[in-house]
Amino acid sequence: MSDWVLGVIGGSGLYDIPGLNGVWRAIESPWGQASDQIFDGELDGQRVVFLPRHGRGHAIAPSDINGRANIDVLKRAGVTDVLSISAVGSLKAELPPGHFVVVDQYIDRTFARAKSFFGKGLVAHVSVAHPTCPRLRALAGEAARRIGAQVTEGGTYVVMEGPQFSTLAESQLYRSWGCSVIGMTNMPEAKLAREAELPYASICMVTDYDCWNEGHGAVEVSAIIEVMHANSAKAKHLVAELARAIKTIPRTPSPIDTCLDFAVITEPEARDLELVKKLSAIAGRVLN
Ligand SMILES: CSC[C@H]1O[C@H](OP(=O)(O)O)[C@H](O)[C@@H]1O
Ligand SMILES: Nc1ncnc2[nH]cnc12
Repeated sequence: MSDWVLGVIGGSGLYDIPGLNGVWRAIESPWGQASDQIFDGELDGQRVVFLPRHGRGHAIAPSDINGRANIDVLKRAGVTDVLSISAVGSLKAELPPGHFVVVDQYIDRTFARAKSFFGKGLVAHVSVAHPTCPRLRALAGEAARRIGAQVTEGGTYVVMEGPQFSTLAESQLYRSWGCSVIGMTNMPEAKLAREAELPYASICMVTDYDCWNEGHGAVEVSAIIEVMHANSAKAKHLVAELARAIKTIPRTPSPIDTCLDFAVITEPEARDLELVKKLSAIAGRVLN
């Protein structure tokens, strides 16, 4: 049996993975309600755990996603690595709708979300200088190429609070910063995955040109849904391809697996025991 357990967080348009044999099951989390049950399944002998980010039926808005519970339930399910699949707006002419981008960096402009598992009574600081896992990125990029997607490896995803789309001035500002794509969901998800010692990568499917491109109208959900429908089959195919690939290679340790080793700064006697308990799945490795 493979030593990888691939967690897949499906974004807009991705609420199931056909061909994944398994069951929906609820996992309780001390961090509250996850977006949905997890679908715990197997694809050609590779375990894959799927979680729809906005819930089945897409009833959860970006600011209301409980990122801590989502990452906690994936960790409790035994996931070793997390692949996010997201719809994004393009901030570059050379990244047209339909294109896939394996982002490697983020600018986090969100402000109304719980961003850490740690806090009063248990303070920890992890590095997110490199917020995505190079190994998982490379595997995801390779899988995207193998299924025939147009894919760009690398790029910065600016994460906005939403739910409204950007103003023209904002869109132009993000372009001047050199950002490649824009979305509302990958933060704090990527930071929380790092705190949970889970390597994280994100495949972004371009659905629109946001509002900066004069040759295209400003983004609307109807246009996003249209592109998403065309893309979601590809995304599902990509997950199957990735599962097939990781099954054949041993999962060697990643430095991300142990990134909490030097992150906790609160002395044992000053720790809030309730918070320590809450952190059992996320940080039990270094707290017990
Ligand atoms: C339905 S368009 C806007 C919505 O789609 C993206 O979410 P996800 O990353 O889960 O695909 C975007 O960030 C917005 O939340
Ligand atoms: N233009 C856009 N802005 C923010 N989130 C998006 N998701 C898809 N397109 C988007």
